[in-house]
Amino acid sequence: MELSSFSALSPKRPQFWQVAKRCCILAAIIDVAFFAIFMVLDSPILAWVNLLSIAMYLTAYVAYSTRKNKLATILIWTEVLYHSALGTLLLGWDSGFHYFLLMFVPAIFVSMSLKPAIASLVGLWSYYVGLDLFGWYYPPLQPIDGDALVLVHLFNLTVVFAMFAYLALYYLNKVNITHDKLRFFATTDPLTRLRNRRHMSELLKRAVESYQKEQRLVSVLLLDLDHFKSINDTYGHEVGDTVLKAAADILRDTVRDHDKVSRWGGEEFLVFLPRTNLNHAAQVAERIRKAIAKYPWHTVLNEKIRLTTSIGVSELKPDDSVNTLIKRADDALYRGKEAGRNWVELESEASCHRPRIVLSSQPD
Ligand SMILES: Nc1nc2c(ncn2[C@@H]2O[C@H](COP(=O)(O)OP(=O)(O)OP(=O)(O)O)[C@@H](O)[C@H]2O)c(=O)[nH]1
Repeated sequence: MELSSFSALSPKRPQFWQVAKRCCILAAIIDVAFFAIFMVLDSPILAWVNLLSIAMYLTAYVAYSTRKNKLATILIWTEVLYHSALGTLLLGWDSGFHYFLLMFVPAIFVSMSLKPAIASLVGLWSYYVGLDLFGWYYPPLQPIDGDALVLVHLFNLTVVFAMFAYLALYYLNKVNITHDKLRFFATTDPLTRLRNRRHMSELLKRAVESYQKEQRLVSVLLLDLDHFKSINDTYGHEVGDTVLKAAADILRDTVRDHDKVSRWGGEEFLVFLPRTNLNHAAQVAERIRKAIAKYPWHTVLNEKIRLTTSIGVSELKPDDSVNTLIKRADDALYRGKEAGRNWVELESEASCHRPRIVLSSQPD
């Protein structure tokens, strides 16, 4: 006998049905073992009942394979209910057949909405208590000797433990996968697959905190594609999206592994450069500016267009917050746009007490 009743848990998920099918096969194998055990113990009713159980599990397996999930579920529930009752009535409570019923408890709550789940739970509890009470007041109908009873009891316990462990691992795996997916969607921009603004803000917040403790160098680049609106207007929004994706790839490929790139807004990107001072950040920015200007955009757009970017650069200072750090990069970016675009501009002298360095302004 076996229980793979974790049936309608997630009806639309093929992965779950694979598990259910596997449980049917396991259950059928366990029932073969039961058949042998009860033949040896000279308990023919229970032995032959197992043949019926094997047939039910194999039918359930075929039903799952042909997407008749409801039929499979009914078969499994029926098998577990009658088999646990029969084992308990014939061999007694100590045979441990009732443990299989307990496996329905989590299944009920995972597979049903609250009201039917509570009703099913009450029904299951009544069934379980009914068997228990029977054991209190009536002797087993077809008892087996003490050693044989211990053997059956231990076998049932072991199977139930193994099944619980298997299903617990399945659910753990599911929870982990779901957690990873949620994390991915919460932190990633769906178009470019770069970090989203919220995630980048968190990284920057942590960087500011650690800077204040350990004085670590941090710089940021704020990039904005030049005249991007005209690409949308001329070629359409879809082409605009393709350009954004390609620009994201260029950024990813141009920075070091430990640098972090994010989509900050529409056609704006923010790159976080740990352990980097302003001058080195300016060199990274220049590399990016050149890479975007030189990129063969005609391969993406089928049109001979020119695309450039302007970049503002700032470095974290002792009294900085995330906002002030980005504000200086934003101001620099604005000046870069004013200066004619395709431009790398460092944070201003007034705010950072360094000479202003304009790295580039020439078209490539
Ligand atoms: N295709 C596409 N376009 C976007 C997306 N997000 C923002 N945009 C567009 O980006 C354009 C930004 O235009 P502007 O802010 O005027 O800037 P610009 O045309 O790049 O000009 P400058 O920044 O001054 O060089 C707007 O047309 C937005 O609709 C997006 O996800 N996909």
